[in-house]
Amino acid sequence: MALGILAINPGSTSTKIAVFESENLVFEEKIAHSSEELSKFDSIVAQYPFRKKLILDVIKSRGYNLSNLKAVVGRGGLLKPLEGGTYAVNQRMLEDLKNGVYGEHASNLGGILAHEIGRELGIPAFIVDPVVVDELEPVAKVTGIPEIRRRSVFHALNQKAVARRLARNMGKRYDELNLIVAHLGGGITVGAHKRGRVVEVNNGLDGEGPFSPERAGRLPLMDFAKLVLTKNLTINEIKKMLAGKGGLVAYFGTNDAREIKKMIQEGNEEAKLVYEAMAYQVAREIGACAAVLCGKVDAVILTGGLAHDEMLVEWIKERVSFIAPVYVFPGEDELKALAEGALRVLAGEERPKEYV
Ligand SMILES: Nc1ncnc2c1ncn2[C@@H]1O[C@H](COP(=O)(O)OP(=O)(O)OP(=O)(O)O)[C@@H](O)[C@H]1O
Ligand SMILES: CCCC(=O)O
Repeated sequence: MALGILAINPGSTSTKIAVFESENLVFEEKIAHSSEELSKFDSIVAQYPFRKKLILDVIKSRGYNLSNLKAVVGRGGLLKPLEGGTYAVNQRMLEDLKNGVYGEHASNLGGILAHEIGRELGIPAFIVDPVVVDELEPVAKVTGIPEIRRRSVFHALNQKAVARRLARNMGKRYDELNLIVAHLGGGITVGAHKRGRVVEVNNGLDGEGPFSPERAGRLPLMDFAKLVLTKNLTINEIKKMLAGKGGLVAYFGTNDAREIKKMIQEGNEEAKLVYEAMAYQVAREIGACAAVLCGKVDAVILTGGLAHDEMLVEWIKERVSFIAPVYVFPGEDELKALAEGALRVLAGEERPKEYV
């Protein structure tokens, strides 16, 4: 009997959904959200009814019978640091996601949406490899201020899915390789995968690493502190400045890189400089990961929505090709990875982990 699975991936600029019957894709759809549309909501959790309606409308328009579904699986959000795997959505997890106890990110909606849709249909809800998968080595967590520790917040699901895909293509196991994976999406994270463990990665949410379509990235701290004081910013305004209203949105009012490309084609010099600076910062982060791996790098992978853009990819390649061969996997494998995680549990191959 085919097992119907609804996979939901709420990203910072889009909601992607897919229905699978066992491992076969029935349909997939990406709903893009403009920064203007999302700026109407005070918080990410407030976007829940809006995104839920869009998902159910898509399923209805596809004529898919909801009673075929056996599970709903969402991309997992900001929770306490966890090991990878498939987790059943439970009350404790829902509370942490809804209250933003560990921070706010679009993927928090993954567990909430999976739970609500699953509850209405009377079927289980799961999350897989949430953004807080933590495999950082102790040395990577230390900062120059004892009260501040670095934490692992990154595109764990897609980084691991594409790393495994490349390993398969190379006829190797993931844990035999040293890889650098740059996920270039609404947020950008660059991870050093040392024999199957992500031992270093920039926290894409809180002001580390490259700026991105909607993130501020790493900033000169003193200038940032002065800006916060001069503008008398609240913590919520600071959060939005760092994630949501930073990066390309701050410069050009859009999170859509295709619009920036259009500006560049029309001769906008500032757009070219800023877009190229984003590529420069990605290359710099890849270089840092190469140092973490002591220069022993089997491959560099560029993935995420921005990896569709050949100009951006070429700018990055120019600077990092000396490190290792560069492979490009545009978009992401997240929906399939989510469905596979749920299927492993439904098929009894794996027990769902409990969030405590
Ligand atoms: N063909 C393309 N050319 C250039 N840019 C593109 C293309 N397709 C998508 N993008 C850009 O990719 C970015 C979105 O990437 P992606 O879909 O991976 O992000 P997301 O899933 O919303 O967020 P995140 O990946 O951070 O969770 C947007 O800036 C979008 O404009
Ligand atoms: C929160 C981890 C992924 C991102 O930076 O968007």
